[in-house]
Amino acid sequence: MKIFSAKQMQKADHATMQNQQLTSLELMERAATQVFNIIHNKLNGAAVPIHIFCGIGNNGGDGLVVSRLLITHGYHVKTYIVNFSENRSKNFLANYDRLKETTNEWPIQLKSEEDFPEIEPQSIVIDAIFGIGLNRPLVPWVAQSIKRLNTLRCFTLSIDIPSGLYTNKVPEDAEAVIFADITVTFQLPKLIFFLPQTGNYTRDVQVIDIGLDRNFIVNESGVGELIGPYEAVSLYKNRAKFSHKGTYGHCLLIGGSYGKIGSVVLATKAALRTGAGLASTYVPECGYSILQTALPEAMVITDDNEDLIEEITFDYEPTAIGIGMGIGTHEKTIKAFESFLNTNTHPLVIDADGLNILAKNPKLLKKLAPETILTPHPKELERLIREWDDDFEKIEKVKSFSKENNCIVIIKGANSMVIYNDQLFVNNNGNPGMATAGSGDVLSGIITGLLSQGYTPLHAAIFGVYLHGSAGDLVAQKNGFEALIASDIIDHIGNAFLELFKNSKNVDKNQ
Ligand SMILES: NC(=O)C1=CN([C@@H]2O[C@H](COP(=O)(O)OP(=O)(O)OC[C@H]3O[C@@H](n4cnc5c(N)ncnc54)[C@H](OP(=O)(O)O)[C@@H]3O)[C@@H](O)[C@H]2O)[C@@H](O)CC1
Ligand SMILES: [K+]
Repeated sequence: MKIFSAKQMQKADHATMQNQQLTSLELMERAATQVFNIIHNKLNGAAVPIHIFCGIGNNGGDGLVVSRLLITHGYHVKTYIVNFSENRSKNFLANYDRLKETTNEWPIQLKSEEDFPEIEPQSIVIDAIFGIGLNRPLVPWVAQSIKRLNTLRCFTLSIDIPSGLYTNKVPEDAEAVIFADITVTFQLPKLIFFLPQTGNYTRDVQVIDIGLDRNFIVNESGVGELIGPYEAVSLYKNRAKFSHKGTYGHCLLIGGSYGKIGSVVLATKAALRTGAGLASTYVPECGYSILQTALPEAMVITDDNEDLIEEITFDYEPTAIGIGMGIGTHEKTIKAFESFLNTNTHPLVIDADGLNILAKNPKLLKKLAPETILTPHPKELERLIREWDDDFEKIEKVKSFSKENNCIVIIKGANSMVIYNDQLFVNNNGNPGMATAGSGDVLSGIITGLLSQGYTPLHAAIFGVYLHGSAGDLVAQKNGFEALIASDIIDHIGNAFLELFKNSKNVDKNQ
């Protein structure tokens, strides 16, 4: 599903009005009616007090429509106008009048902090103060009112986005943003829902189809793409009946050092579970028995050094290579890594200490095979690209880094992101249980396994991150978060593949 900027949402809005011969007031009615339907379906007529806070723009207009519809369906509603500007939108004013016609009373005006109303704790709050039109800092009394709303701890539904959030930068005051239990957002997800600094303002997001112009959406390239079951299944490559293990490649996992052989065992096992036809593992001598015992399906090549890798030599042409897990940063290993990069032309994934070596020796970046996949967690990323001011700058820096080095970067985290040149893909499956030792080694193994089967590097990165998160979610459904360990993720890769086809009916109408 595409992710649009605020400007692109406005353009989609205009294309829709033009092509469907709708007025903006009719589009607002359509969008807000869907929000009402969601609330009505959940509440089913319950006599719970509902407090709706509206701004003076179109987000406020949406709030007024929801208010009118709730009132005509017998709900107990109080409507407030957070009067932060005299510059009221046309559709706000039209719905303001319609609400008065329906209820015979004007909504309650809030003009300062003192006007903030009494609200019973069991109430529901609907937040329609600001939508995607916020473009400057909040005036102090509005910021204070938002903070007061947060202290109430009422169940809160935000319309389109939690008020106080910009769509393209982090808020000046992190507390002056609505903390929503759910955000009902129009047509397409917004990038802020997925970033570490802005994603915590809403517990849940529901994207509703308000019928915006399909052609416009298909033809406009968004600021990013959210990878869901539909996108993932479209990347899947079928296995042919008359195929053999050679069809699916012979990958090589290079890593491990004394005490860290487990990392490369996990990666190799994950590559095989993802469908690589054959897998070899390159380890120091001390890893030989461990690998042969832990993973009889793998072949093992050993370095002459007992405890660490000091020379990377192998006598076959791997279809894909994953390197770095548990490899350490010993000088001898750095040398071996450098001469490996000098000659390697195979599709490559670099993880863990491989990334740390690159960060310490940036000249090695020039030696990467085209479209090499780097899989840093935030700390490793910081070593590679240095500090960033906020999540938006981080994305821009990674895009430049990707362009400069012709590489694909996976920023690992709660919503892992895949960046290649100017393209951004957001993955939002996975769970906090996956923040556990070896989880990253498994991801590298999955991606190497996909590369080995002929997936393009970009597809392997996107699909790999999705499968990894999906397998982790399947474990968490059975065992919860705490007990989840990396081997469990490997054990559920098979189910993650099966799950793809259970979900394939889940078609994205915006495609
Ligand atoms: N296609 C769609 O997506 C659809 C969208 N719809 C809805 O429209 C919403 C966007 O509406 P919107 O453009 O009127 O902006 P909104 O967020 O209501 O803000 C109001 C105005 O406040 C102003 N302002 C900004 N910052 C300020 C500040 N700090 N302090 C004071 N004032 C400030 C600024 O105006 P300015 O003063 O800059 O002229 C801004 O315009 C969207 O989120 C969705 O709910 C649906 O109805 C239909 C389909
Ligand atoms: K809002």
